[in-house]
Amino acid sequence: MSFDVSRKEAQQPAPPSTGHNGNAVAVLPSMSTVTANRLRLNPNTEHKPENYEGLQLEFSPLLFSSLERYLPPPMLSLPRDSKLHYMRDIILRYSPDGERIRVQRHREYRQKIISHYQPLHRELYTMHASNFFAPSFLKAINENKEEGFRSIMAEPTLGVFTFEMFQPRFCELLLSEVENFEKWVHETKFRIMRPNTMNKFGAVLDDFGLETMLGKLMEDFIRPISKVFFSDVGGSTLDSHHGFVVEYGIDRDVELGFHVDDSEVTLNVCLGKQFSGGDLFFRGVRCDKHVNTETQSDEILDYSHVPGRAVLHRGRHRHGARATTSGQRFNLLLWCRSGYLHPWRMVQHDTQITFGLS
Ligand SMILES: O=C(O)CCC(=O)C(=O)O
Ligand SMILES: [Fe+2]
Repeated sequence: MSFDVSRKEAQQPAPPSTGHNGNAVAVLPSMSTVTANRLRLNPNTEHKPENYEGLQLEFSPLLFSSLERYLPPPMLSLPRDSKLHYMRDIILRYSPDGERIRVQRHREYRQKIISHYQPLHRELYTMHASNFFAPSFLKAINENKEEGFRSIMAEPTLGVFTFEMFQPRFCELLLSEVENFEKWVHETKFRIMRPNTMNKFGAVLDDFGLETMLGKLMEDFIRPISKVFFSDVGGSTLDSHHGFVVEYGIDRDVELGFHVDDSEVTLNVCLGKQFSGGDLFFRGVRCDKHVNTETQSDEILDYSHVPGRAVLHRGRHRHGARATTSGQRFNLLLWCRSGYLHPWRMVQHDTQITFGLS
């Protein structure tokens, strides 16, 4: 069997010179060569960085926390402002102007949506765990033990976990919110950006106000599980996300080619509605170099989506979705990322989901 695995990426405008995840490695050598006297080559993993949240910064606060570990040792004890100044200087020096402009534009784009779009179900915009989640899931999270996680999960192939996650009512509300958002987009002719490079339909939930709730979902519910099952790929340090809904059907996207995600860990939950087809298929994990190699028989999994049920897997686990042959299928996707593992990607992270305003 031959493969052609794509990398599924968050949609972005014409490639910036730093690209994003795929090119992150290319960025690093020039950074470390040119700035050899200004940053350490390897991070000081014992150092506990400052919190840069809540400051007016052009770049993610997490980038500063990650980068702090690369500061020359004498700098670590300086006041936060001094370190911030120093790091900002480095980032600005090496981040092309276009990149910063894109970050700024994306911020404006989101702001524009959030200030005009009227949410339909406000209760979705803050985390209400007992209203959102299945009791079995909540119990396992509260206990926070591997046995508890295992007791609610199936692992039909190594590294792919499935479990009941959302209450039916939550799925209905989220679907209705997405439909309301799309109605607004249609009526106002607002040009939205689709979730990524492989979908023509769907919506980025983070762009219309759900970013905080989804951040909490990742931190308090997905990270504890990922810490146990995906620590090899940064599961315990997940600190940013890209949250979106995909839509499949005859008049929507029909299928999704074989690909890997731009995430460390991916949460994929079916929200409904009624549909046939649309199976998710998995074909094992590979590194970048071997992404197109043969599948072993024990790596083959075909999974049928069930509304409310989650699938959790490494972003690098090769997968795709078969044609949805009738009805409509909506799935919530949360691509969870670890800036700690990829500090330089954080410069680009915002830009992955940036596009020019119409
Ligand atoms: O449609 C699906 O269930 C797969 C979605 C997916 O893999 C993705 O959006 O990255
Ligand atoms: Fe995917």
